[in-house]
Amino acid sequence: MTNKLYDTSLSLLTDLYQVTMAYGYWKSKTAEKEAVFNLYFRKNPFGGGFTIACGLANVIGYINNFGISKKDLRYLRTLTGHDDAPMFEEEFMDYLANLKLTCSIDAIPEGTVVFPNEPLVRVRGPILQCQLLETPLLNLINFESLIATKAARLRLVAEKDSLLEFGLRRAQGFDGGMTASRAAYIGGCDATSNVLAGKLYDIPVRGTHAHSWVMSFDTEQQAFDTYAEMMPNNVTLLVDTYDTLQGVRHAIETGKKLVARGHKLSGIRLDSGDLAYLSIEARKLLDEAGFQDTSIVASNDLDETIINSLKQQGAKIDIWGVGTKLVTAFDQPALGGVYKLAAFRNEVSDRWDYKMKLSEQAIKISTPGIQQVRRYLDDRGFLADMIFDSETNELDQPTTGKGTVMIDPMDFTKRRRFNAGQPYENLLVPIFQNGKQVYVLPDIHSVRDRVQTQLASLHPGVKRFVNPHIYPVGLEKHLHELKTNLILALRGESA
Ligand SMILES: Nc1ncnc2c1ncn2[C@@H]1O[C@H](COP(=O)(O)OP(=O)(O)OP(=O)(O)O)[C@@H](O)[C@H]1O
Ligand SMILES: O=P(O)(O)OC[C@H]1O[C@H](OP(=O)(O)OP(=O)(O)O)[C@H](O)[C@@H]1O
Ligand SMILES: O=C(O)c1cccnc1
Repeated sequence: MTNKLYDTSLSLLTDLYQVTMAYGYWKSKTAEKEAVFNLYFRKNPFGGGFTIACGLANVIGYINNFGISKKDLRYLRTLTGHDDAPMFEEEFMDYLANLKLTCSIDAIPEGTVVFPNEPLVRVRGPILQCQLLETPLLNLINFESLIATKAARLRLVAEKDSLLEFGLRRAQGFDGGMTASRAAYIGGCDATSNVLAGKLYDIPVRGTHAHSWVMSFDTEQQAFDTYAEMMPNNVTLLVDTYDTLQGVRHAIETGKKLVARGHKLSGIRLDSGDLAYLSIEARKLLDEAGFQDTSIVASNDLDETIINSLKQQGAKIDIWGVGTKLVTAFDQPALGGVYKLAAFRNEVSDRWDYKMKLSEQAIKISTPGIQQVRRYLDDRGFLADMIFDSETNELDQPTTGKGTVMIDPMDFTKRRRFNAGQPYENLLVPIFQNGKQVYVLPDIHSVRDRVQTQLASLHPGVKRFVNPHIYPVGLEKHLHELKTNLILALRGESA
């Protein structure tokens, strides 16, 4: 999908250090060694209790279109070191020219509610290839998951009201605007003002008109009447160019003419001032004039906090237009997703060497393993998520009757036991096997529906905005032990 926007190879859309490391792996003859990387984030955005996974469709498009072109190689040949000699030797250029991705990728489907430390994407394959994918995967998953989460929060406060995404003009460049429109729709918006997103992603498009339309006429009444004459089946009038309540009266006059012609006044839009007061007054004027079905749209730097407040003030707003603060994720402009090496094939023993990064900060210590996430549930919803290593235990085998113990990674004394019969779902599903796509992408509308069914299975406390309840995510006992032993070994202590 991202590829649809650009008439160029995106294979160099990575950090230089990925290419220099790739060169290093190739030159030291370790390029083909099998590795496993996990992509995960450490903290839910916006101080919230959940995140919506998004961006996988673009990852799939990126990988399917991967291929280093002649023009890419021509550019790489121009790169030099401090001695002005070429950075990469010609034989490496030949290697890159013939490089085909053969990785196996498992991921959590878009629209799933996810939590810190869970692998959203797991990449397994030749280390050189895994490495080249790090930056584009993070770029795609971090941003779209952030925006889908923002939209999901807006949807929670907007409840059954319509939610329109108006952000393109304030977005971070063309691609930021496009991916934001897609993720905002998935997260819960009903439509976008972004016409290209409508065309490419099959998102409904909606809109009203700008102040410039009104300003281009001698009077507001003329502006409204002309707009209604031209498009009688789609009339939502922006009433705040001069005096908002006077604007509503003008819109009502236009509405009467529309009704006389067998049409209706779909809506009015408020874009400034006290939106609670003005919407209540506008509603009264519209109702008194018989326009009970005319919707009130509001915009102007809205976000979930303001919408919540406006609702509590009794604002009579039916449709919320949200731009800047949605598509720029204004209060937290990045999700800090990371991509960490978690296992490396030992060529002598042909077994996995488990890998992890240490840190003084516990939150930054990575977890080793070929990770899978098991979500335990009951008829009321999700209970807890357990991360386990899918290769070193029998959890993936048919239930053995033993049950499982999950350990809180921040406090090993906190444990939960799940009986063997406890229903669960494994969240990561195969996306690519040896470079071949095996996953059938759901359409964007079912991904959007998935977000809502997922949120419905989440305890209300986890969805609370202020000090949300922390959803339990833990490590399966064997993985916890493996991690503990590895930390001790790396610190030079024995278990
Ligand atoms: N009743 C309300 N309660 C809480 N926030 C509100 C209310 N009405 C409007 N807002 C929000 O307050 C913020 C600032 O509104 P302000 O009145 O300064 O904007 P404005 O009327 O558009 O000003 P300007 O005319 O300078 O553009 C906006 O984010 C707007 O959505
Ligand atoms: O406030 P946001 O959440 O970012 O929503 C988008 C904003 O973009 C438009 O304003 P702008 O002043 O750009 O143009 P206009 O003349 O159409 O109001 C619109 O009126 C909204 O206020
Ligand atoms: O259609 C609208 O009302 C609209 C579109 C983009 C930005 N603000 C408003």
